[in-house]
Amino acid sequence: MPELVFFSGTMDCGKSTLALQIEHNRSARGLQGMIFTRDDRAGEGKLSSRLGLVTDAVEAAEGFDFYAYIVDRMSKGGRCDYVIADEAQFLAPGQIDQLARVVDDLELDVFAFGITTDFRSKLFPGSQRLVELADRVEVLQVEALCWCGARATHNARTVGGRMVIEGAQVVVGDVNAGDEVGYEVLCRRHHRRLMTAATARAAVLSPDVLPVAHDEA
Ligand SMILES: Nc1ncnc2c1ncn2[C@@H]1O[C@H](COP(=O)(O)OP(=O)(O)O)[C@@H](O)[C@H]1O
Ligand SMILES: Cc1cn([C@H]2C[C@H](O)[C@@H](COP(=O)(O)O)O2)c(=O)[nH]c1=O
Repeated sequence: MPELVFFSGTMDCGKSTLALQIEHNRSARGLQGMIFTRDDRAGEGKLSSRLGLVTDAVEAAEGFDFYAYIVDRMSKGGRCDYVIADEAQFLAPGQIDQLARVVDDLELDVFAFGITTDFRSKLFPGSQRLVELADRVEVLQVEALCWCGARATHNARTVGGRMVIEGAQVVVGDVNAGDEVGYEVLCRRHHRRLMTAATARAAVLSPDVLPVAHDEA
């Protein structure tokens, strides 16, 4: 039975790498997929992994209709054996419904990849719809780690190096990039305490917590 599968995890846990591996393994066996993405860091119409691999993809912008696009391509003789959709958190709920229809009516496997929650730990609407509709939700096995060594389960946004909890839901960016707006993955405890690696380092270096011997004079 064809399936709608949602591969989810934090940022930087290997979702795009897995998407590229699935694409590689299937195309190596003569299958032909359609690859979609939205707002990848590498630019429009690209699906990229931090391991350096990148492939062309169809940019599924706002208003893009997956079902109509795939039906149109197939009716013109195009082949489609499976569908990959990366950065699926950015898709509108209606677009996720279209992907479910691709599974049910066109009988194609659809593999969607995305982060579940934003920097405020709130569900992205596209991810919420995927959780509601997917046949399976797969949490990636390669765990991203918080600076404390615990499993990272949350995405933090930093602006000018400081963790923020207000702002637009969508701001394309990266971890460890040194940009004005950046991201860092954290465990829940440290996300709740707004404690990034930099904040933790600063706390350790603070004279308030260092066991410094003060002059008695
Ligand atoms: N220099 C590196 N050497 C080995 N693995 C790396 C390197 N850089 C990134 N990775 C791996 O790639 C993962 C990120 O892959 P990517 O597919 O870009 O993540 P996602 O799409 O989930 O944000 C990291 O968690 C790490 O496992
Ligand atoms: C947490 C969070 C992330 N984003 C953006 C930042 C990146 O461009 C993508 C995630 O890509 P990845 O391949 O999973 O690293 O999402 C955002 O717009 N808003 C957020 O709250």
